[in-house]
Amino acid sequence: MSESARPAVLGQNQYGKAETRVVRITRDGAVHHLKDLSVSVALSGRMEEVHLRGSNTHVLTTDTTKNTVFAFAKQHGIASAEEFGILLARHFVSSQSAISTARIRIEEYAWERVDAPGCGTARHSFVRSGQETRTAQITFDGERLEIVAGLKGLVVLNSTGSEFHGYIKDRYTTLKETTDRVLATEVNARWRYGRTDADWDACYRGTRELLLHAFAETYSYSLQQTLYAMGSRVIGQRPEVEEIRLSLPNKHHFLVDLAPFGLKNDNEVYYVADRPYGLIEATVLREGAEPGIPVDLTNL
Ligand SMILES: O=c1[nH]c(=O)c2[nH]c(=O)[nH]c2[nH]1
Repeated sequence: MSESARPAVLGQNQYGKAETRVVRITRDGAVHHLKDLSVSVALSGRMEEVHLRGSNTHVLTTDTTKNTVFAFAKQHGIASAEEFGILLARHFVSSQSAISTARIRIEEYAWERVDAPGCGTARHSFVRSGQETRTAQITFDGERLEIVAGLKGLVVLNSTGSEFHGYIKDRYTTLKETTDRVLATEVNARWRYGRTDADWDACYRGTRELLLHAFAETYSYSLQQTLYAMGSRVIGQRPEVEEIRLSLPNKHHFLVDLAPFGLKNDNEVYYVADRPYGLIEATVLREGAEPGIPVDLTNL
């Protein structure tokens, strides 16, 4: 049989509504609480019929998956992104025999209260807080529940305590060695939990804090070393975390040459290049744990 005569077969497939933005307000008298999520549902299972023969018999529509997100927000509330994702994932797999796996990806945007003096007891004004986005991915295949939490867009900077030298110099190397540089990055992290119930908000806050503390406390000889210090701090201090993957763009701060103006630049004036940027990525695991977080975090 020639190559072109070998028939096509259907490979991995999934479908669902992406980026359903749901805001859930809970009213506790005059004090209101707000949760703001973007929920993406991806379902897979016996979907040969729809792809190969155009039969929609096994298709729970993407429109229905979107409606389910809204209905569950009303009926169950949103205790945490993880809790909400677990409910949805279990629902899709247990209610439809054709669906064997549900993957729910959630981004959460944080809001905090505006405590204006003139507002009295009516506590219903909020301001978007936190530059970073909290993320959660819940996957249920009918047996195993996998919970991967994370954050993205957490920008941090050390204005000293960072050196970079001793690297390979070949004929193309122009980078100058330094014993005092600015180290800045945007923390993008995913961590996989080894259990399926926990105080997810406390786990998130604790992990975020450890990442920040390790970044601040590590005297750095490279962003790679800082990354490992951050990841191993989490593995060392959060027993519920089995594995963490970090993707850290090096937000290069270059000293501006002020000599043409007759000025000395004593590590004071920098220009920040947004691209190209070094991209340092690694997984830190608990010894013996099987790696489960995909290498490429871009769309996670
Ligand atoms: O911390 C760093 N790691 C590198 O691998 C690298 N490469 C580079 O040009 N600058 C830096 N900084």
